[in-house]
This record gives sequence, C-alpha cells and structure tokens, in this order.
Amino acid sequence: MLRYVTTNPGKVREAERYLPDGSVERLDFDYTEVQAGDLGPIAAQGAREAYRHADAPVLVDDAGLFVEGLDGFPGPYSSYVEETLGIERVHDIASELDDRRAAFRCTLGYCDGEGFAASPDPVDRGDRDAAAAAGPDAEAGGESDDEDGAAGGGADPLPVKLFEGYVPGRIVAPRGDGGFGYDPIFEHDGETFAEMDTDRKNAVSHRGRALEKFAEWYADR
Ligand SMILES: O=c1[nH]c(=O)c2ncn([C@@H]3O[C@H](COP(=O)(O)OP(=O)(O)OP(=O)(O)O)[C@@H](O)[C@H]3O)c2[nH]1
Repeated sequence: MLRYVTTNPGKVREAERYLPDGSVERLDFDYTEVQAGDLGPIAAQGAREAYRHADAPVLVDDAGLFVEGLDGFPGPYSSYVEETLGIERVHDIASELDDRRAAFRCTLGYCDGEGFAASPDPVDRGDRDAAAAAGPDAEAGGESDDEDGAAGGGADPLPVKLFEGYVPGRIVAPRGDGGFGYDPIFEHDGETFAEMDTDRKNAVSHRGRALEKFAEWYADR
C-alpha cells in the first residue's frame, strides 16, 4: 500500500484519480520542510523522513505558487504565506504588479527504501522535461545536482525518485469556490482553478501532470 503523505486533504482528492482504488492511503504526517529555493530538495528529504517514519512506500507532494513579478515568491514558502497573509492579500500585492503571470509547480518524491534500476543517483528526476518547460529559472534550479546536499548538509543514501509538474497562469481577483489553497486567485485559460471541477483541474494542473508521470512509472516499475 502506497502512503500519500500530506496534511492537506485537497491534494489527496486530486491524487486519488490517478492511482488504482485501494492502492493508496493518506498519511497525515508533517515532515520537516528544509529551507530551499526549489521544491526538489524539500520533496526528496521529506520522502526520506516519511519513509523512515512509515516504514512503507511513500509519496510526498511539495507544491508552490511562483509569481513572476515577485521573482518567484512565494514559491517554496507558499504554505507559510497562505497561512500568514492569506490569498486575498497575495492577490492585493500581485494587483500592484505589471507582470501578474504566475505558475504552480508540484514535485512528487517517491521513496520505498530501495534503489531504482536506471538511477545510480540518490535523487532521480523522473521528469526532467518539466523543468525545461518551466523556463530558464526552473532549469537553473531543477537541474542542480546539489539539491541532495542542500537538504541536509550531506548526501542521504536513501534513493528518491522525483516527478515534476508545472502549469502557467496569472493572478486574478478571487473567483470560484472549488479546490483549495490559492485556487480562487490562479487563472489558467480563462478559468480559475476554483472554477474547475477536480477532473478539469487535474487535466491541466501541476499536480495532475506530476501524478500522470508518477502513475505511469509506478504501474511499469
Ligand atoms: O491553489 C492551489 N492549488 C493547488 O493545487 C495547490 N497545491 C498546493 N497549494 C498551496 O501551496 C502551498 C503548498 O504547500 P505544501 O506543498 O507545503 O503543502 P501543504 O502545507 O498544504 O501540505 P503538506 O502536503 O506539506 O502537508 C499550500 O499553501 C497549498 O495550499 C495549492 N494551492
């Protein structure tokens, strides 16, 4: 049984659509989020900590909203900013900007305590294309080899496989009452994520893209 590690029930609702019935259960475990400028080290170290805690295969989901006009902020700090400022104030700040483009990114980290056939690296990116698609900023962060060291001041031998997803959009005044988190202020293709039902959001979202890649790999491994 795979544990989907998150304190956020909204993430699990979306993830369940990608994994066979009965093959996954939520593990409400608040792993330590290391300070990092990119999601990869946070997901990698979180997966190791959660695996050691659960002693079973785990998938952690680290996500963030990256606002272009704020140089990517709040990014890995999205959860903290949502709790402290709230999404209305994030919208207020963004509404002062000329450039309100933004992107959601999601990095899934899988750890089952074993190695992965094609991956001599302790951190194996299941999807390097997502970083390239996310543009030069993402490439600079996503391709870094030292993400493992950044996570804990030394390489941890537990292998982790990472899957990344990205969706572009822009910050708008809140609309819609579905979804969770920043969904009401994130517009993609004319609709906010909070105006989409789960299937529609999954079809375009950062989490949907990452889960699709994970589910394909997981089924074939
Ligand atoms: O509008 C949104 N649509 C999404 O699809 C989405 N995914 C994540 N988020 C928000 O971005 C931060 C991530 O933080 P995060 O990855 O650390 O997660 P979290 O703290 O909520 O739970 P956990 O999984 O870490 O336990 C939190 O503020 C989440 O609400 C989203 N907001």
